[in-house]
This record gives sequence, structure tokens and C-alpha cells, in this order.
Amino acid sequence: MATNITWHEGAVSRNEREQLLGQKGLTIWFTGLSGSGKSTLASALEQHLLHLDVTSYRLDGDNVRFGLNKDLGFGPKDRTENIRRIAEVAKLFADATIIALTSFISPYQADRDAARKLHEDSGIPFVEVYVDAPLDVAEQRDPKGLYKRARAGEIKEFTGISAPYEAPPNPELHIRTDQTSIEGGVKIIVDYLKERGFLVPKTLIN
Ligand SMILES: Nc1ncnc2c1ncn2[C@@H]1O[C@H](COP(=O)(O)OS(=O)(=O)O)[C@@H](OP(=O)(O)O)[C@H]1O
Ligand SMILES: Nc1ncnc2c1ncn2[C@@H]1O[C@H](COP(=O)(O)OP(=O)(O)O)[C@@H](O)[C@H]1O
Repeated sequence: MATNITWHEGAVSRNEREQLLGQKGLTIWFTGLSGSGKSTLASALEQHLLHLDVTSYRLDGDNVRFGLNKDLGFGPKDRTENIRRIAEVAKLFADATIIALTSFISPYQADRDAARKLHEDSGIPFVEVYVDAPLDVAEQRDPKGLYKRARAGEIKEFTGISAPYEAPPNPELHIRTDQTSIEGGVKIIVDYLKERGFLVPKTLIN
């Protein structure tokens, strides 16, 4: 534990950064089973936002576990620490007025709630998106062949098979990827962002 540390307030406010870059920062938190479509949706959304002249940045499960979180496994404590660190990183991006797109299974409601609190305590919007595909659909997709290996007992504590997934009871958005196309999913998110005033023409930013 670090002691004797002091928070240093900078001279430039988030509001001033928003004016400079002409966009608002927030975090869009995708959660769902492996193979539900988190990475696919985040990637398609990133591209769509680019065309709207909005900068976003993806933090993705596998990629972050190659670097920042390579010391963490898939037991409950490690998953909690994984999500805690990712929430901190996403908050930094959002504070820098970028739209952070996180795609992690994030199976525990308490961890997602903590990620939300971290953002909202700093006045940064947090949009929880439940990327929902029934287990049998995700398992049928099996884009990385992991379900097959989990069923064969080669991967322990695999979410949905031998480890829990707690579905969010009150997400801002619930996207059924077995019933909605990728483009349809992106539209649901973009419409929500527009309705909430999170995507504003650069010239109108306060
Ligand atoms: N045991 C186990 N359970 C679930 N997933 C596993 C496991 N082992 C490896 N993988 C691969 O790691 C990706 C999930 O990492 P996350 O960081 O998103 O997981 S978590 O949020 O900490 O639960 C996950 O990626 P996605 O398929 O994109 O979800 C898998 O590719
Ligand atoms: N409506 C949809 N939304 C998202 N992905 C879909 C959809 N329909 C089919 N898929 C497919 O499902 C798979 C989801 O994989 P991925 O995005 O890696 O999931 P996750 O990141 O949740 O593990 C991809 O092969 C994708 O093309």
C-alpha cells in the first residue's frame, strides 16, 4: 500500500480538454460471455465513430492480458483485479475526452458496479452494454475453439461452463446478438449516445 501520497490537481480541466478536442469522454463497458460479440461490436462501433469524426479507443480482453494484466489468471480474485485495473485505465482515457470501449467478460456484477462507481464519482458517464448471446449460441460460434477445449476439460474455470457469469440486471443497453445484426447493435449504441447528448457536433460543444 502506498502511503504519504497526495492527489495533484492539474491546471487544465476536463471541460477545457473537451472544448479543445471537441468531444465528450465516457466509457462504454461491454460485458458478456466469450463469443457473445463484445469485440466484434466494439470494433464496429470504433469504426462507425471514426466516420462521425469521434475518437474512441478499444481495450480488449485478450490484448490487455498480453501486457498490463499478464500476471493475472482466471480465478475470481484475478478477474476482479483484471476489471479493477481496466476500469482505472478506461477512466483515464475517458478523462482525456476519448470514448473508451472496453470488451471484457467482466462476469461479476460487483466488479462492474465498482467500475461504474469509479467513473461516476468523477463525473464521467459509464454505459454498461450487456452483449447477450445464449450460451448455446456462443458455444456454437466458438470463434477461438475455447468452448470445445473447456468442455474437454482442458481449460479450467471457463465462463459459462465451469465459472459463473452474472448477467447485468440494469444495463443501459441490452443487445441480443442472436437477434440483432452487428450493424443493428452499433445503431442501438449510437442512437443511445445521441439521445443522451454524448455525441455532439464539434462546433456545439460548450
Ligand atoms: N477460463 C477462461 N474463462 C473465460 N475466458 C477465457 C478463459 N481462459 C482464456 N480465456 C480467454 O480470455 C478472454 C477473457 O478475458 P477477460 O479479461 O475478458 O476475462 S474476465 O473479464 O477477467 O473474466 C476470453 O476472450 P473473449 O472470448 O473475447 O471473451 C477468452 O479468449
Ligand atoms: N449480431 C452479432 N453481433 C456480434 N457478433 C456476431 C453477431 N452475429 C454473429 N457474430 C459473430 O460472433 C462472434 C463473436 O466473437 P467475438 O466478437 O470475438 O466475441 P467476444 O469478444 O464476446 O468473445 C464473431 O465471429 C462474430 O462475427
